[in-house]
Amino acid sequence: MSEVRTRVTVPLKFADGYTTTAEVVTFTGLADGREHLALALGDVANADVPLVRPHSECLTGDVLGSQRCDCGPQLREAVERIASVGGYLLYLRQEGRGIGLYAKLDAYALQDDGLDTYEANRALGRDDDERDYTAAAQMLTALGVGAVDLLTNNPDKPAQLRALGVEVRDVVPTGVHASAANVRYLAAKVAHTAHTIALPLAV
Ligand SMILES: Nc1nc2c(ncn2[C@@H]2O[C@H](COP(=O)(O)OP(=O)(O)OP(=O)(O)O)[C@@H](O)[C@H]2O)c(=O)[nH]1
Ligand SMILES: [Zn+2]
Repeated sequence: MSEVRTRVTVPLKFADGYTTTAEVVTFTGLADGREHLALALGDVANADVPLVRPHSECLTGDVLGSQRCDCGPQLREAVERIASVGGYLLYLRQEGRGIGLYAKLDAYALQDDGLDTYEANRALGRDDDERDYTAAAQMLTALGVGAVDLLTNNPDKPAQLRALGVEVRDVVPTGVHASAANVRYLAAKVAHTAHTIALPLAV
């Protein structure tokens, strides 16, 4: 069984000047043994159904500002949206859709030779998406959260969480963060895994 280990208050300031305060929560006993975090944002105690984003780690996008993907802008958007209504950002250590950072960068090199993001994974002998949300479900249970509104475009996230016993009331799409550098990647997500991203015709 998973339990909350520590809660610590962290003031956040983003590059664009937006500030908020997160209560960062750590856990014991998570299924995969990884150091996943929950960020409690806004007035979560009084939220009817908390807004929850399961955000998969992307060092290049979240930290370095890579424009090859949409992770950095999605993270920034999610923190503000959750803070405004109360909820949790689950920062899941599932770099590279579960294959790890070095393998993701190997996959980027293959994409530069013409493969799309999923073909590149398969060329490396990996699955399209190796993420498992058992730890995310455990974190919600440890936080005492039964029902959630889920902030994601990825239909696999509500499907897996529901199968794990989480009551997902609504699935709320994130904004579209398209650029010339990531539009091919976003198009592959829509085509291969039915992500609900309304892509503009040209960027
Ligand atoms: N293997 C691999 N992983 C990638 C690639 N680009 C981004 N990622 C990883 O993909 C994860 C984000 O997944 P996405 O498919 O962009 O989005 P999602 O989390 O499924 O869906 P949303 O909830 O809508 O954001 C992060 O862990 C990134 O590190 C890539 O080209 N190859
Ligand atoms: Zn990314």
